[in-house]
Amino acid sequence: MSPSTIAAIDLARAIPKAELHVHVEGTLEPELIFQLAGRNGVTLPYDDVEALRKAYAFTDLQSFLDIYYAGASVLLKEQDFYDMAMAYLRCAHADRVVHAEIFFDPQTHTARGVPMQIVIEGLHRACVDAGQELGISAVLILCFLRHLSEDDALATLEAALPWRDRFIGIGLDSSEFGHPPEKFARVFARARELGLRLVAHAGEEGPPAYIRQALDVLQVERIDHGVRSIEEPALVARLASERMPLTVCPLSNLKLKGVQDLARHPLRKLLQAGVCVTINSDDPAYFDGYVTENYAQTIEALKLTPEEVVQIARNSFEASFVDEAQRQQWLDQLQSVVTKFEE
Ligand SMILES: Nc1ncnc2[nH]cnc12
Ligand SMILES: [Zn+2]
Repeated sequence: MSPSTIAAIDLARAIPKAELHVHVEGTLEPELIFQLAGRNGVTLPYDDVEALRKAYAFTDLQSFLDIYYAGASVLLKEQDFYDMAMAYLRCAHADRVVHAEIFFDPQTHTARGVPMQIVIEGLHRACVDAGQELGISAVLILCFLRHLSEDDALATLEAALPWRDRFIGIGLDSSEFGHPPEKFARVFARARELGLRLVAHAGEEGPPAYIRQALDVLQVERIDHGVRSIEEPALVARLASERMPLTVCPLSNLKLKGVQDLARHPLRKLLQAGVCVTINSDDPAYFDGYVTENYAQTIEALKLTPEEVVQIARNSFEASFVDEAQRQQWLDQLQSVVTKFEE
């Protein structure tokens, strides 16, 4: 490794950053899955942690989602949701994440008979406690499963409204092919009326047209993934001129075969084109790496410079849904760490 790459990785470990694309159900480590299964009397189709980990050999997004939904079946009680979120927040804190905007998939749980209240209160309590114990800031974004109907999403949003103050926005995730953003136009319009922040997965596996739909029909404020924008130079130029953030998840793209090799990941090209690119972990328990590992492997593969690493971390605060004063405070902290490194 070159001295510049080593310096960039050291810097990535040390600087404060925001994580804007992490599914809390994707932070469930195999050890915790087995612990919760034991506690709740759930039988898993795997003998032990090692057998479960062996099953994490994905060929595409759907092959991952099948295992991810099976893993979430151990979550039944409020304490389960709390323990999962708290475990993630401890890892994020160790990675110098000072602010996390965390996705959760209520339909995965309500469809199994788990009440909405149990899901939201467990996750919210973890966000509050982690704030007090670790000083990390954490907020929730409610995601709709796009393989289900828009009517199901509308009913889910209404069912969550008694806890409207417990989440800051909505997102769209799950199987992308065949479920274009425009399928969810009404539920995003309703969320916009409610003053919720709007994000959507687009251009992970799906075509660049899905990214354009997310922007024009759903009017999202960030695109989750968005890596297939690289196929349309005019779309990349638009993302750059609008400073539309992309929450990129390099290890996820590698493990789900969106890219064959991290060295061929479009992240650096997007950054050089002026796009507000951020680095995130997506489902760290399944893709072998929390956010700093995503930074480190991307830095090494793409030979990112220390300046580019700082730009990506700055972007994470620019793209976050925090108020201006808080954003400036974290940007100042980031700058002071960078200054120390330069000394
Ligand atoms: N990478 C991903 N894409 C779509 N939906 C998801 N849910 C959890 N991880 C996801
Ligand atoms: Zn995702």
